[in-house]
Amino acid sequence: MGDVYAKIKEQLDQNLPFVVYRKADSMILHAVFQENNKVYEVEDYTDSGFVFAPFDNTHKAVIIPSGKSNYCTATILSQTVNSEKRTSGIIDNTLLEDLEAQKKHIELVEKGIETIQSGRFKKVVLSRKEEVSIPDSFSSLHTFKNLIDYYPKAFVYLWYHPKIGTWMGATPETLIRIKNDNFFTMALAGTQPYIDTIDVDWGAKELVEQEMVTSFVTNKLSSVIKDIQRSKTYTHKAGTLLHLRTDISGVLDNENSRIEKIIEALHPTPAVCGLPKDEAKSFILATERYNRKYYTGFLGELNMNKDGVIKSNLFVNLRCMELSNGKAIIYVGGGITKDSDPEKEWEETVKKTETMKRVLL
Ligand SMILES: C=C(O[C@H]1C=CC=C(C(=O)O)[C@@H]1O)C(=O)O
Repeated sequence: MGDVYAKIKEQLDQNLPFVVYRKADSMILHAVFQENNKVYEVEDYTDSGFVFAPFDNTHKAVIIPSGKSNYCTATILSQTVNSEKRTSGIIDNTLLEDLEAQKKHIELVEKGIETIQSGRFKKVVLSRKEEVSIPDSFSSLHTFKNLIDYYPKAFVYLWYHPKIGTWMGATPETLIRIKNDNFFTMALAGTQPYIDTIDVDWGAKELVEQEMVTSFVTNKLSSVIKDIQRSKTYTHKAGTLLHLRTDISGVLDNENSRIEKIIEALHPTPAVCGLPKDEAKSFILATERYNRKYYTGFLGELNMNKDGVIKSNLFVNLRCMELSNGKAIIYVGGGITKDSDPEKEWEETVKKTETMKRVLL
């Protein structure tokens, strides 16, 4: 594994793009090192490589192409199993809360609720960014190792492109998993803090919000995937938070199941955008007043050949941060419905910032 980290340092010194990642419940570290510093854009989704796509699907995704990179893996030896059990009280958020940011976010949520009441859409996911200063001694690699250690059940990554920036995160949400003809996705929504147990009750707001995501995903997939099955909805632990989750699986349907069509159908899902999708998206772009960039976009392996099998493993870019000019820019949001309480929605975003703040210490 030391070799992979040495290679990452080399790649950083030479300002060359790379991504290093670890999937949920895995002890394998994957790394893709681009040979040059070009920005490759995804033309159509038949490309092979590691894709990094923005929220705004009118902008192109970038890719570290398989044909222009070296791929390697290593076994993780140092991971502390069950480290997700660590308490969440490491950061006293009350000290860090910014009153101005709070006011702005509450106003944004109130606007969202009013617009839902006017009938324009049923759900919208509203977000904000929070900047945290990082010391000169900050090491992205060290922080990535913390992510690995803290979030064994997340897809954890560090992505770097000298012409775009540095991003890292620990996302609980799979967008698309394809292996041979088998397809998998999930509907994830609704949030409450994890306090020692996953045996919790959920309120009507969260149950309705999550069901909206499940119905959207299953309806959208019905034209591109065969034999769709959905699991029971259950509680999923993601670091210091709990979410409601439904697993959705099916079988690819040849021509109809081109990955581009599936992505077009799903991204951005109501777990990060809203319902109906186009109305919610235009509200977000007009009202949030900041650029989400790659937050709530997606990332991961696209048509990558692994042991003779072509696989795609794409994740929604949540619980993430961008590293820029001595700052960590943390991106957080939450689903708003007619039953949302603006104060609680603010608190939820504060709680979500913890996922990244814990590893910055
Ligand atoms: C938009 C985010 O989370 C989504 C995923 C799970 C639960 C969510 C919620 O409860 O609102 C959001 O839909 C975020 O973490 O920034």
